[in-house]
Amino acid sequence: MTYSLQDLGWSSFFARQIDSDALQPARVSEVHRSSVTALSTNGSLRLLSPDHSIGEIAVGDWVLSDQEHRITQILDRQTLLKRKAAGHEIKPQLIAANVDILFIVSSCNADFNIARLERYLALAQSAGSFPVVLLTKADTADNPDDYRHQIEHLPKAPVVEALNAKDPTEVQRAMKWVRKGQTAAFVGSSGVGKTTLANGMTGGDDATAAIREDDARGRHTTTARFLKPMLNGGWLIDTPGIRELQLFDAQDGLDAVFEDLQELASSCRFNDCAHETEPGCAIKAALDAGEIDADRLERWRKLERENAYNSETLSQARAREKSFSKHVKSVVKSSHKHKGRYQDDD
Ligand SMILES: Nc1nc2c(ncn2[C@@H]2O[C@H](COP(=O)(O)OP(=O)(O)OP(=O)(O)O)[C@@H](O)[C@H]2O)c(=O)[nH]1
Ligand SMILES: [Zn+2]
Repeated sequence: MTYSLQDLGWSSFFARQIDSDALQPARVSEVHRSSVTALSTNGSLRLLSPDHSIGEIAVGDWVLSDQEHRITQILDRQTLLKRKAAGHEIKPQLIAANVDILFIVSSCNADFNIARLERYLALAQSAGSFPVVLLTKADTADNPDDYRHQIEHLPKAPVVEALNAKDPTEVQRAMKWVRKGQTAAFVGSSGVGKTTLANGMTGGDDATAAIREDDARGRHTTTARFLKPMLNGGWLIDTPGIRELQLFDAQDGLDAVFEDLQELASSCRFNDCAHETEPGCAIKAALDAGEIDADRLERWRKLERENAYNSETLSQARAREKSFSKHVKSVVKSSHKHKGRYQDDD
């Protein structure tokens, strides 16, 4: 099976970035330790990356390569999902590039959690992907509309489809949000039905087999493991890291999802108002007047803290730890002092 550039999601956005026709565009389907697998109009290629570190390339990226199968350029991305890399250093790990639609999967049962949903909405917003919420297990819920309404009541509510992920006709309803050549990905907790949906949209593992791999050792059959063709001509990116992402460097996404609260906060008297005891706090005033939902306010503050914590630089982390240990020391010291004084007084 070979694909045209349009089949693979090529668009004028990428074409504009090329100034030589001599280099071949290819879409990265897997990132390995020292090479990538990419899909091109000549089938699947194994490409080496002498000039870029492999960490700079994500599944879904468009790259250009020369005759020797060396990557010469990573094209600017339309969207990018990233997370904090493991380890002490604060740096991004690229998860997936050029994801047009982010399916946020949640089920119509006790696992349904509006805070988690808002986190994923902020993530989609900061990545630049269009969010579509899929409420699975609608077939087992007494009233799936209860869940749908909770989402539809959010300010700037996203699109929602409630469905049975095991029913192919209902999966088609979700799949309609992905046009030919567009790319989707799933996020959501374990057990909500992502694998079931992915199988329904790609036709299982069979549809991903038999993509030619063309490299120095000849032609092989391989699978595009992480960039899978969907039955309707779309693509699905399904990497191990993508499913449960934390917020990282997503302030713009949070500002958009909580635009109502963000706007309110901008009229607090102090720029760095923590909305606790500060005078002139617009958030507190609105809360007291019953104009905003206390639960939603708490969810916003929690996600703000999560994002700040994950995005802080190493020096900020050190400063935080230092000031915390200083604080502990001063508390300990003053308690000693008090003790001493009381003892003296006794
Ligand atoms: N009745 C019903 N069962 C579903 C639905 N979606 C998923 N299931 C079942 O729920 C279980 C978990 O589904 P998976 O697709 O494996 O969930 P997942 O999100 O991929 O889970 P992880 O692989 O752990 O991330 C399976 O037994 C599915 O058959 C649905 O819409 N209706
Ligand atoms: Zn305030």
